[in-house]
Amino acid sequence: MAEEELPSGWEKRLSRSTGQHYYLNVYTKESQWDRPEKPAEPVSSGGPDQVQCSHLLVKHQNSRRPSSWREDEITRTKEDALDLVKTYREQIVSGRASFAELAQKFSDCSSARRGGDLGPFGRGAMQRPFEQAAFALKVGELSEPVTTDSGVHIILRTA
Ligand SMILES: O=C(CCc1ccccc1)N[C@H](Cc1nc2ccccc2[nH]1)C(=O)O
Repeated sequence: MAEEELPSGWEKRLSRSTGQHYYLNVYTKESQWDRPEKPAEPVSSGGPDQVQCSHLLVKHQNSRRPSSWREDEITRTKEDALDLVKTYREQIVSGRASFAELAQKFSDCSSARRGGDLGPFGRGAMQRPFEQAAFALKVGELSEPVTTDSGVHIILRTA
């Protein structure tokens, strides 16, 4: 009797150790003893390899490096840094100011001179909270305030 066809995305294999047949999901490479009843789904790619973002960073007294091109010694508190970032975000969202203009004037990162542009980067390049926020953004989207050891950021994904 012709054996019923396997659902797509599966292969039937023979286990050398037990002599039993098992089934291999060709996408996830997972295997199972039971005969699959549904097609295996191609795993959706985990998002882009790289993103391009601009950011506006406001440092504070507990920042990893409490100094920048703007101020030799940054003494504001983390709370004040967060308040500042929120006012900048509001000015951008309301259209009263552009992201690049405020980043150029107020960001405590050397990228300020390029309107906050960091260029394209992949995973593993930036501090994890920054990376997580950046890779969660759609192109053109502006993050909520993000805290890293450097200070408080807002992130605009540009590509
Ligand atoms: O690390 C840098 C340079 C970042 C950069 C990357 C690519 C192009 C231009 C600048 N500047 C730090 C401030 C800082 N901390 C960050 C953490 C995450 C992303 C950007 C950051 N910028 C500092 O100045 O203390």
